[in-house]
Amino acid sequence: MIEALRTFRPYAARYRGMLLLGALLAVAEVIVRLAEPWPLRIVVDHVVSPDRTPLAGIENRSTVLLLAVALLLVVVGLAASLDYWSSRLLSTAGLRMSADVRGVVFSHLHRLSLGFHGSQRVGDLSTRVTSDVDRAQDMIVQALAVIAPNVMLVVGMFGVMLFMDPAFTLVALALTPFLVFAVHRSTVQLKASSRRARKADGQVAAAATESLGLMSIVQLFTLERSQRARFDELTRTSLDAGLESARVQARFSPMVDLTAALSAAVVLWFGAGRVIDGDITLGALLVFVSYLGTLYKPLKALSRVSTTFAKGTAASERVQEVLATVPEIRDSTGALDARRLRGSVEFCDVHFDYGGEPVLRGIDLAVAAGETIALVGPTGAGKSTLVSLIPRLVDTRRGCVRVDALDVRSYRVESLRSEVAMVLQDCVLMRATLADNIRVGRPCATDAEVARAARLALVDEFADRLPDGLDTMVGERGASLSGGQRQRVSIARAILRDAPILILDEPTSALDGRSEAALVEALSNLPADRTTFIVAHRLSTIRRADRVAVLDGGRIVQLGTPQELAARPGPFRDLADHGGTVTAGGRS
Ligand SMILES: Nc1ncnc2c1ncn2[C@@H]1O[C@H](COP(=O)(O)OP(=O)(O)OP(=O)(O)O)[C@@H](O)[C@H]1O
Repeated sequence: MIEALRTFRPYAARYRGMLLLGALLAVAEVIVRLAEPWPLRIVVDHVVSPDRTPLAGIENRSTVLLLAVALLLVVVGLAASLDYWSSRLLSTAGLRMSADVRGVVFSHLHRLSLGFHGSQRVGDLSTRVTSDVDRAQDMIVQALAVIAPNVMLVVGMFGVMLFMDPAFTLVALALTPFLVFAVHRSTVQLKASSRRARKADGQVAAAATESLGLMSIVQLFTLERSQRARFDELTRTSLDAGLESARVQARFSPMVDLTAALSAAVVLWFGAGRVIDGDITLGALLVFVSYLGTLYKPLKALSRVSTTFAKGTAASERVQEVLATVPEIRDSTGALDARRLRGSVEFCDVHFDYGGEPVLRGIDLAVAAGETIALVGPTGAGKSTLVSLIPRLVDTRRGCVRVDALDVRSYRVESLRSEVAMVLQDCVLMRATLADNIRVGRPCATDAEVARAARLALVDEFADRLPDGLDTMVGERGASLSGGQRQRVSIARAILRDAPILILDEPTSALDGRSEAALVEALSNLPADRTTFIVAHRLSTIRRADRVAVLDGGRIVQLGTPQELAARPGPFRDLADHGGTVTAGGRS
């Protein structure tokens, strides 16, 4: 738990004042609560007892009784309001801190590379940002608002009891070490089962996210039963871990009650004898018994929240795991601002792999600013990987990529990416209006600029037929649009970005022949000074390129103008001959 709290320590600094005041009020409450049994002692020893003595010289019983009742009301009222304010301040600080942590984890996930995200499951990561942070937050709130004051109360009462009668206190609390040991053992078991439960919960969330995202495949291939069976299996693991926690937790309360009852029996046994012997007054015994009862209350509260703690610790370990992952792609010290680049790009002996077989094996290619270069080659040749090195979606393993003669790693990542417009193979849209989806390209663009980009990318061709035009809402991940329509929105985005480097990764693969021709025409209307990389299979898309690089097996196997390559035998010539798709000598 301490380790978990340490994770949140840096975020506590902002709320130091609130935490300090909350803790001070909690201490004040403890001090006031220590006085709670004393009115009873006054009533017993100075009002009702046959051998009563005057209280501070006051003989009149009614006055003493009135004073005792007034004292009780003041003590209880004061303790209640101190309790209210300390709980409120400490809970507010805990909740705000966890909201901050959630934001930090969310941003941190955005900084981690595509390689990291490729190796993780979306559902599991979203569980870490949502319910894991919630569980950790529950733990912090409980630690601050419940545990800290209760621990202070225990220490305070123990101190007063020792002061009143040290030997009697030790007898009364003789069983406490056994209780602490039993609670500790159960907490260790709880922590282990909570860890398993959190892991299983992450897997359940991941399975649900994946399955819901693949609805068309599930229904088309009638995978409903197998998906349900897999889901049930994961749910069972989570259920088993949850049941084990419940079993351990159910032991807590009876354990505390039993220890408390045994201790009370011991106190009554010895206490009654001491009152009869005249060693202590009846009032003092009552204060003792009352303290003892109250002393076990915080221990009970502690055992009750140990489930929250076990779950919170397991959850905060998962949050910490994310925060401890160092972003692979980050700004180097003294990184430059990539502003107003001209757009020349150079690949120097570039090697890359995703952790297995090499994907790029020594690429050398210099592309001048303003040049349009087409990348063609068979599936899996490494074309998309090569272009994703430019905006540093991935980094080279060996060799370097230079933009405007400087290594891409010497620019600030964000500024470098703002100089690159990229149409990805997989056109992902957000749940927002068409216009807002286009505006992603340049958030500060005016409506007129968005409309112009939509016109150039032929978005208006279909948007005009929609009830709200560009203000029509798009379903999650663009589900309400066709593949070709999504591709056009994605191209409009890139046009709006107006960056010196434009990367089009199979921008027209989902378009029909007529739309493709119109789009290629539209793209050629863009200012000619931008450097354009176009990954394509269709000859019609690459005909306008200044040069073509043919990739195969992670190497450039042909390089030249479309005319030069068409004049030589090889994969490019095959395409020209067949008038189809450039593949490894294939055709469409
Ligand atoms: N995120 C990834 N993790 C692991 N391997 C990957 C990843 N992305 C691509 N690969 C592998 O890298 C190789 C090159 O992929 P890449 O997408 O660059 O090829 P491509 O030439 O663009 O193919 P296509 O024409 O089919 O789009 C492939 O063998 C692919 O399996």
